[in-house]
Amino acid sequence: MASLDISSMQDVPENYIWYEDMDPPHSSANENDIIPVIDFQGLRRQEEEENIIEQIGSACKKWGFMQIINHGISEKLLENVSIQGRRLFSLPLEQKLKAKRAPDGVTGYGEARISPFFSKLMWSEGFTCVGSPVEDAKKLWPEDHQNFCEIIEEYEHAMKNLVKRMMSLIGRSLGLSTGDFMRRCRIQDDSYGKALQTGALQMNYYPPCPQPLRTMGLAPHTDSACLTLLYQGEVAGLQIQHRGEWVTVPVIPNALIVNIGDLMQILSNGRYKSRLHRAVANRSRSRLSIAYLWGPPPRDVIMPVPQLVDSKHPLLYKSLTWNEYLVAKSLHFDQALQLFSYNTSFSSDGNLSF
Ligand SMILES: C=C1C[C@]23C[C@H]1CC[C@H]2[C@@]12CCC[C@@](C)(C(=O)O1)[C@H]2[C@@H]3C(=O)O
Ligand SMILES: O=C(O)CCC(=O)C(=O)O
Ligand SMILES: [Fe+2]
Repeated sequence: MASLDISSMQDVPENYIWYEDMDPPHSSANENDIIPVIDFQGLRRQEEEENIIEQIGSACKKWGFMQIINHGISEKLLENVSIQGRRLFSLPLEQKLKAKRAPDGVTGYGEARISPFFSKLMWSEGFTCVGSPVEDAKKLWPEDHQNFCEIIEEYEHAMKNLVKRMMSLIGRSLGLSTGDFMRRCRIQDDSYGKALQTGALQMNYYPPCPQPLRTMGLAPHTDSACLTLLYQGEVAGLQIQHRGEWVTVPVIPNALIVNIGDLMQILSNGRYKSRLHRAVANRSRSRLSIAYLWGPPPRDVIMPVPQLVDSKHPLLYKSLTWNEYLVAKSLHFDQALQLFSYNTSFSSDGNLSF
């Protein structure tokens, strides 16, 4: 755990320098090759639904990423959750460390979980919630955590509903009926209330950085879950690896970025792939991003959807649970997906059983 307070640094220490030259490949997309923006307004009209599903399918295939607008999440809620996030990260470091994530834990405050796989430190801090954040919030604000908790829970609930809508559209883009696909992905119906929370809310904070082109906000990774909904606020910084280049995702006010995670790559039998992405810091502005990573109940067994396996598309992945996958990811990082793949000869070191 980096106990240095990067927010107050005037210079960048050596162990935060990732690039020596000032001109790393931060290129932008070709004008005709931009990350798809999909307007959900059209979903109100039946005759446009098929067209939108097609756009979603092609975005998932080509990019594994898209931005959605008019998605129904209010501007007010996006603003409120950002305010609470900024309120959290502006606490003094020693206060934030009271809610420090345990080495084997999921929730709480800390440096990026993927840090152990890199020799340099990242220019960011994070905070993770699963369901009610009350335990951690009490440590941060012993007297005053209610507001934070209410807004986080409202946001998680809204995200979960949007994930459901999104998953049903993604299923249809794969030619699958909604009900069947939802069962395969183990999306719970909410008839018994908010019940099971199987998503994680990750807030990432990138303080202004004197040398943004030499540092790394969040190192290249793919998301492990099925689907991620990301709000990047008003400051750009997310970059996607696309055709060998890093492409910056432009800021569109109130848009949400949707991306395919590793589990969706498995469920779709490789039709849709999780893509590498990273985040860079900004010289003059701090940046807050809020990701909701949705996956199935952690112990439920999932597998490639049988309708997507045929003679032209052989079965690519083994059955697994999200729990097993997260363990594999924490041990093997970018090799984890290969461990569950049939068509590679990557050999396990014996830490995992199949
Ligand atoms: C349920 C999850 C998924 C986690 C781990 C755990 C909670 C937080 C997620 C993230 C969020 C930030 C990027 C990432 C790469 C990270 O470092 O923590 C994610 C990771 C993963 O997608 O593997
Ligand atoms: O800050 C960003 O834009 C990226 C965050 C991210 O990739 C994540 O939380 O998984
Ligand atoms: Fe990510």
